[in-house]
Parts: sequence; structure tokens; C-alpha cells
Amino acid sequence: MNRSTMVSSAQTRIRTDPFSNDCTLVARELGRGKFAVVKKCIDKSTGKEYAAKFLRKRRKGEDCRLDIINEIAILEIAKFSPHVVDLHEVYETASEIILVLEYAAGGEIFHQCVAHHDEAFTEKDVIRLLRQILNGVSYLHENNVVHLDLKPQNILLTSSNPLGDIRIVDFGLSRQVDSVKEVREILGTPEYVAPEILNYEPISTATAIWSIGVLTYVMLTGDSTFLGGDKQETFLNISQLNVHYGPDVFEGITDLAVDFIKSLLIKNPRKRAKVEQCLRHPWLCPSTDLAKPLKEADLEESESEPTDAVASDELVLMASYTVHCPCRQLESLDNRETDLKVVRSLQFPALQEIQQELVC
Ligand SMILES: Nc1ncnc2c1ncn2[C@@H]1O[C@H](COP(=O)(O)OP(=O)(O)OP(=O)(O)O)[C@@H](O)[C@H]1O
Repeated sequence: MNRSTMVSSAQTRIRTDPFSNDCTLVARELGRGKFAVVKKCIDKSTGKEYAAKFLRKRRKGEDCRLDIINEIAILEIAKFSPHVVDLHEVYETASEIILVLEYAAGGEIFHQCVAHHDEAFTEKDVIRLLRQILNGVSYLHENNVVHLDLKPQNILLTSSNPLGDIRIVDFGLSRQVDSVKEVREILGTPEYVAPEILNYEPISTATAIWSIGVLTYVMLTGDSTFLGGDKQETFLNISQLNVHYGPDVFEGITDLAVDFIKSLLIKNPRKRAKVEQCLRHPWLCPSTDLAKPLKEADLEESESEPTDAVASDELVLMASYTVHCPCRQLESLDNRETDLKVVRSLQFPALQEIQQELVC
């Protein structure tokens, strides 16, 4: 049976001495997810600031320690990428694993995505930050790691004013993929999931490229590309590629930026730009000879890649959804929930036939 390829062992020493011996928690909570809370802390011996991510080992009655080991192992694989958050220490208690991470003081780029005018990103900002995101993702893809939850809440900044550098976080849904045995799962956040996920097709590194297309759209416009009135409508918008590229949304934004997004938001994952092609797009590197527009011919080369290697009856589908607020429409960042019911009620025939499990 082909299941998601989780990395099952990590090198980092898991400490069982009390976290509080070495670190002092600072009152401020930095963020919170479904099964984790992230708090700022200070290393007592060095005075350095870190972000401590407290992950519950038991979730919905199941032991999910291995999922956390997978997250640690992927952070280890990515440790030489300057744009992936650094893992400093790991502690374990009876109920939790604590990841002591590099502190990204600028917070989520989400805030600038939903900000108005002065505080919103300029196109120049987006170009610089996107190059860093793509470099981080390129490093992951070179190591056959696919993030699967790229969204503005998981892209952090080292500082917000002046605008610092990118740190990618939250590898809880990340998987190692190999090009032959591709992974088939439903993972991710509704507005950012790729059509192949909804169509019950294999997940590959191209799945993350789709999310970067959505991310770019959001960073430039502040609008959520596919967001519908409810999750069902969002999924329909994705599967029908209902993207609005009108001048009302893209006012003052260059045609090259729109061309870039269009080369990522392609329904067929094999025709979608690869990360290296994204980095060579003239919008992102206008001065090099390599900078030629991504036309169909450039993308066709991927057509010869191996096709589905797994029979559909061997599949186990896992669904994990986070709903977050529509950009520039809701103010609360805490409107997040996990909900599989909507998936069951979707109009997609394939989805209705699938047995679903919740990713812990
Ligand atoms: N290294 C860090 N520095 C500063 N803030 C951080 C850091 N890591 C995480 N955060 C904040 O905490 C939030 C939650 O972290 P993270 O996404 O890793 O948790 P999670 O439980 O896995 O979330 P989710 O349920 O959305 O997958 C982030 O969106 C961010 O705002």
C-alpha cells in the first residue's frame, strides 16, 4: 500500500530534562495551530530569543509521536537552507514534544497580505521575498521534500520593519516524495490545495508549486484566489480554475507578474512550472539570458515523467483541512477549524467514494 512517505527517524537528540531549566517562556503567544501552540522563549544561558513549538503527542485519541518525528526529520533535512526555520533543540515530556526553533520576529507574511496600502507589500517586495520562498522550496524539492501547507501563515519574516527575510515554517504535513512512488493524499488548506488533490491524483513537488501560485496572487493583490462562500465553492473554483485576472484586482501590477502566476496555476501538474523554471522567470530575474517567458514548450518537457504508479484501490486518503479567514475580509486569525464533514459532502464523485482518515 502506498502511504505518505513520512521520515521515521531523526538525528536530533531528544532531551528529557525539563525545558524550563534552560529556557524562560515570555508571556507572548506567537501562534497556535490545531495541535500546537508556539510561544516566545529566551535561552537562559545565552539570552537569545527562540520560538518554542509545543506539540501534543496524543491527538484525537491517537499517538502521533511519529508525525512529530517526521516534522523534526524534515527540519533536519532542510537545515542548510537559509530560508527554512532552524531547529535549535528538542525536548520531550509525557504529553508533548517541544521544538525550540529560530525566532522569526517579523511574524507571518499574512499580516502584510491583508494590510491596506502603506503596509501592504509592493511588487518589488514580493519579487524579493518570492525568490527567497522559491529558493527554500527548491532546496526542499532537491531533497524530495514537499511542504504541502504553503500559505501566508506559514511564511514568516525575520523582521517586519524594515522588511526582513523569509523563514518557512510548519513542516507538520510535509512528506518525502520519490518520483516513482508518488503520494496520494488530501492534505492542506482549502484555498491553497491543488486540483490534483481534489481529483484524487498523486501529490508531487508540483503540488507545492500550485500553492506558491496562490501565495503570489495573495501577496500581490490581497485577494484570495479561489475563496468561495464555503469550502465546496472554493473547491469548485479550484477544480474549474476560476481565477480572476481582471484589472480591478491587478491594478498597478505588471503583466509579467500575471504571466508568472499563470505559469504556476496550471491544472495539469506536469505542465506546471518547476521551481527552477519559476526562479528563471523574467519577472523574478529580468537581467539574465535564462530569463525567457515560460511558454508551453518549456513546460512540455515534464510530460515524459513517470505517470501514476499506484492502483487506486491501494490508496488510503487522509484529509486535513484548516480553514482560515479570507484575505482582507475577516479580522480574526483564529477562525481556524478542522472539518471533514464538508469533504464528505463535496460534489466530486471520487472524493465521496474515499475512506478518509484525519492526519493527526
Ligand atoms: N519560528 C517561529 N517564529 C515566530 N513565530 C512562529 C514560529 N513558528 C511558528 N510561529 C507562529 O505560530 C503559528 C503556528 O505555528 P505552526 O504553523 O508551526 O503550528 P501548527 O500547529 O503546525 O499549525 P497548523 O495547525 O496551522 O498546521 C505560525 O503561523 C506563526 O504565526
